Parts: sequence; structure tokens; C-alpha cells
Amino acid sequence: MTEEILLNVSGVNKRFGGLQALSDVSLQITKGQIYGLIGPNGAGKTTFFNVITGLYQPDTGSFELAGQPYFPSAPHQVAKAGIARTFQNIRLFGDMTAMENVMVGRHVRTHQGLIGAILRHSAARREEEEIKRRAMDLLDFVGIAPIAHRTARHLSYGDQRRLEIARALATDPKLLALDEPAAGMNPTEKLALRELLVKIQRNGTTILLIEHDVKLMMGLCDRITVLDYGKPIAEGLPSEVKNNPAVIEAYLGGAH
Ligand SMILES: Nc1ncnc2c1ncn2[C@@H]1O[C@H](COP(=O)(O)OP(=O)(O)OP(=O)(O)O)[C@@H](O)[C@H]1O
Repeated sequence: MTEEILLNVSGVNKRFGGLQALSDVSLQITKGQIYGLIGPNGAGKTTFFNVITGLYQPDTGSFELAGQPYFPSAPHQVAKAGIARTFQNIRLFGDMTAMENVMVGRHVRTHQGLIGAILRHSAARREEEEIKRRAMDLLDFVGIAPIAHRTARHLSYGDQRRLEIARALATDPKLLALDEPAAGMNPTEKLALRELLVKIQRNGTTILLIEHDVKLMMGLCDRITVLDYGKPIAEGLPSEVKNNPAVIEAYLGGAH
């Protein structure tokens, strides 16, 4: 069986003034994988996320998503193309309920749009009901349905992270890109997060993951790329990457 490439990124460079933040970064993510991006602080992981989700324009680079040429432009277009992401620092609408936060994510995939919803055409009303049902299903899927009507700012840290994931899933992404989803979590929350990510993978969504918890990454990812000073220094199975001398040096030695 040939494996289908979901995201093919080739030759990405990104410079900020005198700093080469990404240096000829290429990677291929196969459909259905949990793909990890690791590296010391400042290695360029978030910059890579920002490039593939249209927040930063790369200096060079070519991209294909599900076999189609893809150019990450405005974040809204990126979501439509099939990539959803979360952020290192949680970005929820704090005064909206958990349910409303997920409904906002869902509007990317709807026909009537926000104007229709405001004017409340009957088609828009039907669609709104459908959006609510789907939002509730997603909250249930990530394990926070009982707090659907609580405002986001009053949720625990772990639940806010789950809510961000539910909101991203509401766009029906082909690729879910998670920037440090376990940051600040205690060991119990991390274990639950791990179970959730495996469940998302089983449901057919491909995941790209940045995470500092190397132990978590080694146990979870199908493949890993390691960045150091913007350059890919290793790529492969977790067991290969873990024993790679350049990776050990990047983590233990150097000025990081
Ligand atoms: N908008 C920007 N302007 C200037 N420099 C930037 C910008 N964004 C990132 N950088 C720099 O690019 C380099 C890579 O940063 P990036 O945040 O991508 O690293 P990272 O691997 O995600 O780090 P961390 O693990 O600490 O989050 C850093 O030196 C950072 O200071």
C-alpha cells in the first residue's frame, strides 16, 4: 500500500533581519500520522508553524496539501484549505462560553456565514442548530461537554487547552497543528492529552505537534523532525532521533 502524503513542505527559508530563523526546512507528513517537531528554545518551531498557517510569509518554499499546490496565505484561507492550529499561548474568546468558542471555529465551514446568522434567515437558523449540535459533539469528544455553557476564562487550564483543540477540530481540518499543547499541564493532564491525541488520530485526522516534553513526544509520534538554529538536524522514527548524536549534542551541549 502506498502511503499518501498529506503535507509536503520543501525548502522553506525565513529570515528576520540578520537572523536565519528557518534554513532550508523540508518535511513530509503522511496522512494519519502524528508528526513531531522538536528542538531547543528558539530553534524555529513556532516560526515553521507560522509559515505553514499563513501568519509569516516565507522567503522561499513550496507546499502541497493533499496532493494540491498550497500556498499558506491568510489564516482564514489556511483553515478553508484544511489546516487548523492552536497557539502556544491559549487564544480563546474569554468572555464567550466554551460552546460559543467552538461555534466560531465551525463558521469556517458553513454556507450562510455570520451575516446570515445575524439576520436569522430560516436556512441560517437550521444551519445554526446544526452548528450547535456539532459543537456539542466536539466538546463531548474532547471530554468537556459538562462545562459547555461556562465562559472560557473560567475553565481550568487543562480544559482551556481541550477547548482550543475542539475549536480547531470544528473546522474539519485535514491537519491539526498543535503548538505546545502540554505546556503547563500536570502529569495527569498530560496523560489525558495523550489519550485525546491518539483518539483524534484514530478518527482520521493527521496531527503536527510541537512539544518540549521529549518523553511524551517519543511515545506519541510516528516520526519526528528536529530543528536546531532553524536547520533540520535529524528526521526519522523516535527511536532513531533519540539516539542521533547531533540531537543529543543540540539538547545537552551548545548555548541553549
Ligand atoms: N516576528 C519575529 N521577529 C523577529 N524574530 C523572530 C520573530 N519570530 C521569531 N523570531 C526569532 O526566530 C527564532 C526562532 O523562534 P521560534 O519562536 O520559531 O522558536 P521555537 O523553536 O518555537 O522556540 P520555543 O521553543 O522557545 O518556543 C528565535 O530566535 C526568535 O527570537
